[in-house]
Amino acid sequence: MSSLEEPLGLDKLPSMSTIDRIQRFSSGACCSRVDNLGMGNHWLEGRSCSTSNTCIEDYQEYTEETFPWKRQTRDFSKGGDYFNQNTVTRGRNSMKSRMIDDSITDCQYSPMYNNKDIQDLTSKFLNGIPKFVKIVEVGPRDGLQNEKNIVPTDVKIELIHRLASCGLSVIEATSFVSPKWVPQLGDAKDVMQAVRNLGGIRFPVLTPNLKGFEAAIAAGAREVAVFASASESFSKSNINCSVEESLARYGAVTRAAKELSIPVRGYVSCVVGCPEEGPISPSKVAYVAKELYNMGCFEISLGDTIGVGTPGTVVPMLAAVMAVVPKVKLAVHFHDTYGQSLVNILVSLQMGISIVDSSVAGLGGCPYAKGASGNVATEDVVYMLNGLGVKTNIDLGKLMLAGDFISNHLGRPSGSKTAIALGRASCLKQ
Ligand SMILES: CC(C)(COP(=O)([O-])OP(=O)([O-])OC[C@H]1O[C@@H](n2cnc3c(N)ncnc32)[C@H](O)[C@@H]1OP(=O)([O-])[O-])[C@@H](O)C(=O)NCCC(=O)NCCSC(=O)C[C@@](C)(O)CC(=O)[O-]
Repeated sequence: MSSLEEPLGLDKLPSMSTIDRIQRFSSGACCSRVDNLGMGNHWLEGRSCSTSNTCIEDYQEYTEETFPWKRQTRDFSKGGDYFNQNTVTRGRNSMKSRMIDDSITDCQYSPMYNNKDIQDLTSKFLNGIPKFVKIVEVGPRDGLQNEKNIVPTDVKIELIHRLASCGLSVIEATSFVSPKWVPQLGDAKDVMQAVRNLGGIRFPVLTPNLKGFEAAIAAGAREVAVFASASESFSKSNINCSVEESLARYGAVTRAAKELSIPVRGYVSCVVGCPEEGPISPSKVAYVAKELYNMGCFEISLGDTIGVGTPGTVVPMLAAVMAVVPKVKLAVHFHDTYGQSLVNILVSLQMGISIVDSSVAGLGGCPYAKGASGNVATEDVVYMLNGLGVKTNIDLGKLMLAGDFISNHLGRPSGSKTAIALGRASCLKQ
C-alpha cells in the first residue's frame, strides 16, 4: 500500500506563489480574528515574549489548567548525557550569552561587526523562539503504521516504555482504526492496555469515528485524536469520506469525549501539499483547523503529510491558521521527505509555535500518502532545541537508546542524523 518509492513530481510541489493566496486569504473569508494575524512583527522583529504563548509561563499555565496530572519538570542538573548537561541545564539565556560570548571572542577577526551588532542580530533571530517546546512523540503510531512487516506487540510496548523513560510527556501510542485498512496497528487494544497506567504520561490514540472512540475508551485511553485533511482527495483515500463528512464524524467524537472529559487532539493533514491535488491553499487549512478547534479540540496539529513544505509555503500556511486559531493551540508535524523538516520547525518556532510532533529514529509515513517518508526524527529535533537553549525535558541519550532499540528490531539504520553522528545509531552487527 505504501508508495515510498514514488517521489512527487516537481510539477506537484507548492511554491512561493502560495504567498499570493495567503494575501488574498488574510484580507477576507476566514479571518474572524484578524487581530491575531500580526505574527509578522512579532517574529521578524524578534521581540521577546511578554503576554504571548511563547513563554514557558504561558505553557505551564495552559498545561496546568488542561492537564492537572502533567509530568513534573525534571531536574537535569542531576544527571543525563553530555549534550543535555551542556545545553539544557544552562537554560536559554545562558546559552544565548555563551553564543554571544563565543562570537565576541571571534569578533577580532570580524571588524565589520561590533559587540552590539552581534547582540542585536542574535536577538533578532532567537528572541521570538519559545523557551520551552513540548514534543509529541508519534513514533509508535505514525512510525509503525507504515512498516511493511508488522511489528510484534511486545516490541511496541517495549518501545513505548523506553520512550516513557526519556522524559517525553506525550506519546501517541496507537490508532483505533479499521484493522482492514491499517493492519499494522491491529493490536491497538493490547498496546493501550499495556501502557495506559504508565505514570505522568499522556498516550493519545487516533480515533476516526465513534466506533474507534468507544474501543479506545474501553481499552483505557484517556486522550484521543481525530484526523481531518485539508485535501478532499486525501480525505477520501485516507478515511473514505469527504472533508465535511469527516468533520461531522469528529463532531460526534468530540461530543462523546466531552461527556467523559476526554481531551481530543485534532490533526489537519496535507497542510501544504497533497499527493493527488498538489499545492493546498492556506485558507483550506485554516478552515479545517478552525472547525476542529470550534468543535472542542484542545490542540491542532498541522501535518505536512508528504513532507513537501519549505519555509516559503509553511510560513503563509501558519499565518493563515494563526489568524483563526490561537498559536498556543497549534502544533507542527513535519515529514522529512525533502529534508526540510528542521528548517520548517525553526521558522515555526520563530512564529511562536511551541509544540512539535516528531518520531524516534525518524520512523514514519502514511500508508495512504504516496511519496511520504518518515517524520522528522525526535533526536534531531531535541538536538536542535538543545543547541538553541530551548527546554524540552527530554534526555537525548536515553532517546537515542530507544531509537537504537527500534532500529535494531527493524533491521535498518536510524533515520536520525543526530543518532548516526553521535555514533549510537542502530548497529546491525551487534
Ligand atoms: C475511517 C475508516 C474506519 C472508514 O472505513 P470504511 O470502510 O469507510 O468504514 P465503514 O464505516 O464502512 O466500516 C467498514 C468496516 O470497518 C469497520 N470499522 C469502522 N470503523 C472502525 C474502527 N474505528 N475500528 C475498527 N473497525 C472499524 C466496520 O465495523 C466495518 O467492519 P465490517 O462490518 O466490514 O467487518 C477507515 O478508512 C480507516 O480505518 N482508515 C484509517 C486511516 C489511517 O489510519 N490512516 C493513517 C493515519 S492518518 C495520518 O497518518 C496522517 C497524520 C495524522 O499522521 C498527520 C500527517 O502526517 O499529516
